[in-house]
Amino acid sequence: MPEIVTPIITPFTKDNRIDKDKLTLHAENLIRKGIDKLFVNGTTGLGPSLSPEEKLENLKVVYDVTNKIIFQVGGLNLDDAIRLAKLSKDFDIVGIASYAPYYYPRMPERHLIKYFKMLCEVSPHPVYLYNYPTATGKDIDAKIAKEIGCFAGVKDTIENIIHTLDYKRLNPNMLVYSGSDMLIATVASTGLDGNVAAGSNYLPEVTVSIKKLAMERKIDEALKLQFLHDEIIEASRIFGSLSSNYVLTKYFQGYDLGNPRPPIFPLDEEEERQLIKKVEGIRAKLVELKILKE
Ligand SMILES: O=C(O)C(=O)C[C@@H](O)[C@H](O)COP(=O)(O)O
Repeated sequence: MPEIVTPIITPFTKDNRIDKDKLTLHAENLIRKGIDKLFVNGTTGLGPSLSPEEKLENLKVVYDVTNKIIFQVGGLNLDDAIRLAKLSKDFDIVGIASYAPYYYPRMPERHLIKYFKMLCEVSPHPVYLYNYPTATGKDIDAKIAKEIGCFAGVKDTIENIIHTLDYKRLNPNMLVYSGSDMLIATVASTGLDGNVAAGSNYLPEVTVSIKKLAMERKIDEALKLQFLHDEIIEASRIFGSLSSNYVLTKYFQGYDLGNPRPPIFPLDEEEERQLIKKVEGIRAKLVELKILKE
């Protein structure tokens, strides 16, 4: 059964600290609404902006709600990533994950392979590759993943389903998730293992329903919902999806997740008004379809 995994938003207070109470409330709501796992310290969680201590703090807070956690530890200091991987032994979680070392240009492939192999050597849990070429500038594709040879799974954020299917083709034992919200119906129809969907932060009901409809082979209904979801994703990107996620969660789920962490700035009042105006009609359709309550 393919899963919906939420790369959980990290709420911040006005003085830029992690808001533990808001994070707890959000994690509880997601699990209650049928989300299978939570991906902590991902892109949507503004992972690259978090210190190692903050990454661990996020894990502790979410762990008090569920142990269905993939704990992202990666960064540009491999010692920190290794330390976090080792510290995760105290938590009975699904696994750890890491994106590739970002920013540094023209890194030799052998160094990228070494980075992940060193993480695998120390990890007390299964290790998941988080592949996001647009964000990191590195494509740890299926062939390289096979050469690294120690991944339990991969989250492949790329809107190219062949690229993602290749992981399953070359590494049949790996769990393969798409990191794209726009491929939920597709993934559920292709035998892959699910989606890590940023939009499931604000619409867990919709993302879970798309998956279920596709699994029941109700493809027309699944695509109808998928396309409504896609419209919201597109609207969120106009204003910056990482900032818009906070506004959309408040709008669709009814609770405030505080602020993002600069340089991911909060939307201003006018941007927020325009975003809501773009999605309010979709919300009405979701209520009509009984996916959302009034
Ligand atoms: O936030 C994460 O850790 C995710 O997996 C989702 C992530 O791949 C990202 O939100 C995808 O956004 P785009 O499709 O690049 O707009």
